[in-house]
Amino acid sequence: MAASLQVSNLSWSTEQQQILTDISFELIANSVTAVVGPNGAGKTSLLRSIYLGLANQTGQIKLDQVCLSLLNRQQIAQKIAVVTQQHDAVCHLKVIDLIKLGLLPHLKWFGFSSKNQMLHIDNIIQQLNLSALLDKFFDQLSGGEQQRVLIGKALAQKPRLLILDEPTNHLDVHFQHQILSLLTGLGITVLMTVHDLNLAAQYSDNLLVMHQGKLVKCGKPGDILDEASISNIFNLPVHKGVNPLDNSVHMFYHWPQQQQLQTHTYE
Ligand SMILES: Nc1ncnc2c1ncn2[C@@H]1O[C@H](COP(=O)(O)OP(=O)(O)OP(=O)(O)O)[C@@H](O)[C@H]1O
Repeated sequence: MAASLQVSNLSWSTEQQQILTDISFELIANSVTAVVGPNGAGKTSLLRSIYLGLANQTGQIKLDQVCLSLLNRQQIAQKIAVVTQQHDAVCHLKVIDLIKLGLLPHLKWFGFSSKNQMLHIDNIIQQLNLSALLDKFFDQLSGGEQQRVLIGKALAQKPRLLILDEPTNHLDVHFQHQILSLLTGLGITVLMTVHDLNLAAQYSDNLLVMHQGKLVKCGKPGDILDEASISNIFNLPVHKGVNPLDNSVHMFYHWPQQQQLQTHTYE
């Protein structure tokens, strides 16, 4: 199957610290991939290096065979849409106006949207079941509704790749599952960070496991989530089981009494 995103030998360091080290992977077109790993592993930095391009980063990133470093901001925005954690919860815009902002990278200088573009917006509204929210203000929505609207705005960009940083953050279990299930049904390539390994395993075709700025494992959740490596990476005893509802891999954790609140140290 065709690779959508190809990341080769990606590294990034600041003056003080090496943050990403020699990361290489490919995403198959229309697959859903979750980046997992402990706090500080470099998950957000990896996403940012793909959609922003960071100062001093080295390596190559190609989307649909085109090197992203050859594209300008608008061309990248026509191909990659991003939903970050820092969305503006105080944004006092009506939902419909916010979703239409996603069209910006495709608008001509005079700013009118075409009939086709309005049809595209209508389709997104149906797909994400947003009709009832259109006249509400974004800052008056629940966290789950806001996340759906932001995904709608991102889809309005007609991206080839949708990148999301912790899309389930601050959501209750209902909305966590709703959002992740929605992402699996979009038919575009999705790359997201997810803290909960079990949610990631349930809804992703592939996982990228990061640790200390390196990609330590990648592949299908059932293949790469093993007790020894996950226990080592998260410094916690782990038991691997199966979710009886959908047979996805399920990790069970146990905090050992003697460990108490010692500093989290990595090997
Ligand atoms: N702009 C930056 N300047 C300096 N250091 C940075 C910068 N961005 C990230 N870092 C450092 O890089 C490391 C990885 O951070 P990053 O946010 O990518 O990790 P993460 O896996 O997403 O963490 P978390 O799960 O806690 O969100 C951290 O030590 C962080 O302090």
